[in-house]
Amino acid sequence: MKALVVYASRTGNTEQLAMLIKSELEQVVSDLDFVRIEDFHEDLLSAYQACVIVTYTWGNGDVPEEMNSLYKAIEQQPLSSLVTGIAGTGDQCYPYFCGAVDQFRDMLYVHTKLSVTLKVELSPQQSDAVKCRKFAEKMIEKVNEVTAVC
Ligand SMILES: Cc1cc2nc3c(=O)[nH]c(=O)nc-3n(C[C@H](O)[C@H](O)[C@H](O)COP(=O)(O)O)c2cc1C
Repeated sequence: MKALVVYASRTGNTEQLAMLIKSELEQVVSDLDFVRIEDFHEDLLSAYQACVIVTYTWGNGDVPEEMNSLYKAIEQQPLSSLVTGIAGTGDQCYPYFCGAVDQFRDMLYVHTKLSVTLKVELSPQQSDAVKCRKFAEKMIEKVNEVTAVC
């Protein structure tokens, strides 16, 4: 299986979360790409069976600007068999906690095989490592489910 973890991060919290998810996934996935959004081109999406998006939230519950082209590409490309997961960090002080995760979740549910969602408060803690393991397990379960049907 070829899988992708693509993330956006300004101050490092989301990068830490993305690295935790990556370290769980790479125990079972041999072909895993780990890419910052600035280094990713959306035309490559169709090469993957599974894609994890990890994002912070900006503005008033908004998707960060650098994630917009990925968001639009998934909406427009035929990716209905791509298994996806969406994770992110945010701050509960804001009215729309992890609003970018919610926006991606709704879109991924319609356009892909959405498997799992995770929201983390600011920088990941010890307890979040367990959640990341479960996140990775859910991704693999969904890939197996989709592969079995095909
Ligand atoms: C200007 C600004 C707006 C933000 N808006 C939100 C928001 O609407 N919802 C939320 O949950 N977090 C919001 N945050 C918090 C960030 O998403 C949070 O600090 C995140 O962990 C940053 O990730 P990073 O360290 O990977 O850049 C905002 C932060 C800033 C500075």
